[in-house]
Amino acid sequence: MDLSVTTELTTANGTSAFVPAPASPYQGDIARYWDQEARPVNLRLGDVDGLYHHHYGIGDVDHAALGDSGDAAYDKRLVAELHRLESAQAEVLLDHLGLIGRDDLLVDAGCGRGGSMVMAHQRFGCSVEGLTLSAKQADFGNRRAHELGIEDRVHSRVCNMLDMPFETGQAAGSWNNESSMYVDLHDLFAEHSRILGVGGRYVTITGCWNPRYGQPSKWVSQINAHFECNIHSRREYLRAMADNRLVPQAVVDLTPETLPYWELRATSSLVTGIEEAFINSYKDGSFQYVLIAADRV
Ligand SMILES: C[S@@+](CC[C@H](N)C(=O)[O-])C[C@H]1O[C@@H](n2cnc3c(N)ncnc32)[C@H](O)[C@@H]1O
Ligand SMILES: CC(C)=CCC/C(C)=C/COP(=O)(O)OP(=O)(O)O
Ligand SMILES: [Mg+2]
Repeated sequence: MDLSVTTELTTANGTSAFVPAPASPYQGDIARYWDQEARPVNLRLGDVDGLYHHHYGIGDVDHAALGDSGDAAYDKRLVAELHRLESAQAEVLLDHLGLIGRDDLLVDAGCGRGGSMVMAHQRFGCSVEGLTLSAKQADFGNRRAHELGIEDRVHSRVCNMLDMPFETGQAAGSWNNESSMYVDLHDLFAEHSRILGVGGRYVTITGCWNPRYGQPSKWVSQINAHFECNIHSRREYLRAMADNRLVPQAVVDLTPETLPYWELRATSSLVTGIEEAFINSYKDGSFQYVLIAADRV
């Protein structure tokens, strides 16, 4: 396979665009996976307010807002509640970026459909550049930015996050929101460390297997197979950061805060079949939902 060429693609508005060929056969598989993804649990939640996420939720369920499961509008309220918890997750990630000015650049590595990027721009007024392997996702994110009139400040592109198109030290902050399980962590953190200015902030929210459990549990293996990803251990994150001038300022175990989201989701009509693996692995201690915020030193 020739890995150096570009591939021609027809975009949503009918124009032709060239996207880089995948850096590896695996990345080609992941690009295809996200190009084909259209799960109602993601699209219906995004339709609530136009912020489309591909990550999970945190926080307590608002039972007063959810109300009684008996009435006709319950399904709509349930969708809105799951979406609120997913947006709350992104707010917590943004809380850990520190002080970001209007002239700063933020980088969303593995940006999905771009919901977190819009939230970051709305909060800080800064520019946000997103990278995804999926041309469909980049196109979707750019269309949303255009609809919101922020296309000059919020931009997605098809690009490998291990080889980012930014100058050394150009970014004030960067993050991976549930996207680091698709890459080698040493390669990933070396690249974040390169694009971040000294004093810049890196944040990740991720699922990782717990070294205290021993090895990845059957539930973790099931999640890997479901998403074609390779979940790393908590120890690997901390070691790869330390090796790449990223010094943790906060390590937060969000596992107790994500369980209510999963337990609510498991009762909904939008289940995808992976709920049991998340709930069981969080409960048996083999898997953790973790935020790590690190300073580039
Ligand atoms: C689970 S989604 C998370 C999307 C987004 N961060 C969010 O919170 O909604 C994983 C994303 O990682 C991206 N991804 C995986 N490997 C990548 C790579 N090597 N370079 C760039 N993006 C990658 C996928 O294209 C996808 O957009
Ligand atoms: C925490 C871990 C291990 C995450 C794996 C990466 C992933 C696929 C996240 C959610 O995407 P999604 O929002 O498209 O998934 P779903 O359709 O299940 O909501
Ligand atoms: Mg989802």
